Amino acid sequence: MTALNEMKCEACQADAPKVTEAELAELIRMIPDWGVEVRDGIMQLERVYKFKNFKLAIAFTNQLAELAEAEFHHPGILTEWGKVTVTWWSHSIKGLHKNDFIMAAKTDQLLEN
Ligand SMILES: C[C@H](O)[C@H](O)[C@H]1CNC2=NC(N)=NC(=O)C2=N1
Repeated sequence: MTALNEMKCEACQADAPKVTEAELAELIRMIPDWGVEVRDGIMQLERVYKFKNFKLAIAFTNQLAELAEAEFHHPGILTEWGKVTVTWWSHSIKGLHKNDFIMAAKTDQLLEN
């Protein structure tokens, strides 16, 4: 099976299906460092990345911005001194799509470069 971080996002359609509970259970195991949050009824994937300082946090943020533009799928990002909180969900369906798991895996891959 293709690894999540090798997959490409599909275009965000308003009628795209949210992941089922079974798909969620399978996909979340592939991104073990990510948690599931629910905010205003919207399920989201979230991970906090730690860095030595603000400059490294900003550099990671900029890399993530490039990735989001390349896939045209965009995260929530909170960049602080030594910390970047990344949140993925699909605005168009107000919930989680497989795209969000792909992007979480690709986000982790940024640290490997
Ligand atoms: C108009 C709409 O915002 C765009 O089609 C894209 C942009 N990036 C996106 N990013 C995310 N996370 N979800 C979306 O639904 C989404 N839609």
